[in-house]
Amino acid sequence: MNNSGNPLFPIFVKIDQINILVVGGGYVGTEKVTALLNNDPDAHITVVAREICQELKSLVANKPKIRLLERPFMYDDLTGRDLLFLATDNHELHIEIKAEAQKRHLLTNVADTPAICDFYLGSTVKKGDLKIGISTNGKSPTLAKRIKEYLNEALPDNTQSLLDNLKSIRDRLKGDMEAKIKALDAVTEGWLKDK
Ligand SMILES: C[C@@]1(CC(=O)O)C2=NC(=C\c3[nH]c(c(CCC(=O)O)c3CC(=O)O)Cc3[nH]c(c(CC(=O)O)c3CCC(=O)O)/C=C3\N/C(=C\2)[C@@H](CCC(=O)O)[C@]3(C)CC(=O)O)/[C@H]1CCC(=O)O
Ligand SMILES: NC(=O)c1ccc[n+]([C@@H]2O[C@H](COP(=O)([O-])OP(=O)(O)OC[C@H]3O[C@@H](n4cnc5c(N)ncnc54)[C@H](O)[C@@H]3O)[C@@H](O)[C@H]2O)c1
Repeated sequence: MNNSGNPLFPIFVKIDQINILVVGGGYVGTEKVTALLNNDPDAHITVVAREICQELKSLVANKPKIRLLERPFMYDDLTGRDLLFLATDNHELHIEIKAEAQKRHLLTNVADTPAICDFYLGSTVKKGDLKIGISTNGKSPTLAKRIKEYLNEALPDNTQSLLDNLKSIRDRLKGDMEAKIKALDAVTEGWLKDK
């Protein structure tokens, strides 16, 4: 196996089941909340910021699972959180909060400092239930965006109906795992070739 290159481990997180804190409610805070809500409108998010911009307020209006706290950050805000985004304009504050978050084993993304992030956001391609996460290991978000555009164009529009059909075939298939894999491999063999 080739172990060189990008060592980041991709996972797909159920963000309606965890408790997310975003510190900072300006441009970057809004971008992070937008990325979360684009994936799951039911995401459970608290934003704490000295000042919350109008765009973020409008974005989360009528969303009961989003709480906006317009006041300075307090260390107690970290209590009970599963995931943390730091998006203030205060680098020193980020360093201090990150140190405390680490003590609490709270995974953290720090907007202005990739080196101290525990995780990065990826570019995402979504066709119904299919989701592809793209990472360039922080080297070029712009290339990640271009690859997203390319895959969006390249993936057939019938991707969701294929997934629905495969799910019903999968539910009906009897036999051992090996036989199931063989049958499903056969059904999908020509998929992208037919596009
Ligand atoms: C996926 C996406 C999600 C999102 O952020 O929402 C994302 N950046 C996106 C876009 C984008 N970001 C930036 C530009 C301007 C052009 C450029 O710099 O290339 C563009 C392009 C554009 O907007 O066209 C600026 C930027 N970004 C980072 C730095 C800091 C640095 O590198 O030091 C700076 C400089 C800030 C400055 O100079 O002030 C760092 C990170 N950005 C990441 C993710 C993580 C690595 C992902 C990876 O491995 O590829 C990482 C490491 C941390 C993180 O934030 O998680 C989204 C993908 C596009 C899409 O899906 O459309
Ligand atoms: N704007 C960009 O395009 C961009 C891109 C990548 C990274 N960054 C970096 O991300 C960071 C945030 O940028 P931005 O454009 O979102 O800034 P911004 O000024 O729009 O927002 C900063 C937010 O932090 C809040 N804040 C500041 N101190 C606070 C405190 N003690 N407690 C709670 N909230 C506090 C402010 O009230 C505001 O909501 C900066 O470090 C910037 O360098 C910016």
